[in-house]
Amino acid sequence: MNVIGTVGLPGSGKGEAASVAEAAGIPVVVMGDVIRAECRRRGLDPAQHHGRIAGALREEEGDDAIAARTLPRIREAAAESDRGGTVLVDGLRSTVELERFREAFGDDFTLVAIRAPFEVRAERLGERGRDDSDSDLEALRERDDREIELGLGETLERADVEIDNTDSLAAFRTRVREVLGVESEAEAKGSAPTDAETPSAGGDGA
Ligand SMILES: Nc1ncnc2c1ncn2[C@@H]1O[C@H](COP(=O)(O)OP(=O)(O)OP(=O)(O)O)[C@@H](O)[C@H]1O
Repeated sequence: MNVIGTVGLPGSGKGEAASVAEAAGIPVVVMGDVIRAECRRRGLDPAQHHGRIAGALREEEGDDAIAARTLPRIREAAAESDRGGTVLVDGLRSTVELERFREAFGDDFTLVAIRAPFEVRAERLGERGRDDSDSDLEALRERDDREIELGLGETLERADVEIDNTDSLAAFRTRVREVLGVESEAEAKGSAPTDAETPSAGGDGA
């Protein structure tokens, strides 16, 4: 088993790293999915209640609740992984979670910190779909502060591997593949979609 966890501030590139893994056939386990599943179990809309339910789980089951609930998903994914049991875990937030994974997987767990400066992240998140840049900056600052307060800053400090995502997306993807142990771009791409059997629009013949 080879479990690779990612940690990074909002907009640092965790989602992009997960896409690179998926494209290479490495299963991705998103820790937030555990919270979304619990929202649904309680009959709540994850879009509205995600934060509250994450807090409730930690209170009811301990600070490592989300990591603990993610463990079986990681083991299942590793068993199904064609890539030598490699799995990417997206979204560690605290040192308690890190310790839970280290305890469960020992040396088979690697924590990867993804870093990009505030201004770069703000710009990228802005490009992801918002318009009002001043309130965006303020909102990002608040998100950063909240995450750091919950322990993300310390978790970043304790990573085994650093990835700097200040440069181009191509450079970042190459570095992620390196860390994942995926060699070439062609290999990472897997099967490209084909449009072999596109149904005819019925316009031929006149
Ligand atoms: N090196 C890069 N160059 C240009 N754009 C990038 C680069 N890295 C990431 N991006 C883009 O920046 C945005 C934020 O990246 P991504 O969604 O991967 O961050 P994240 O860490 O998952 O953020 P969040 O925690 O907010 O979900 C995305 O639109 C992504 O495509």
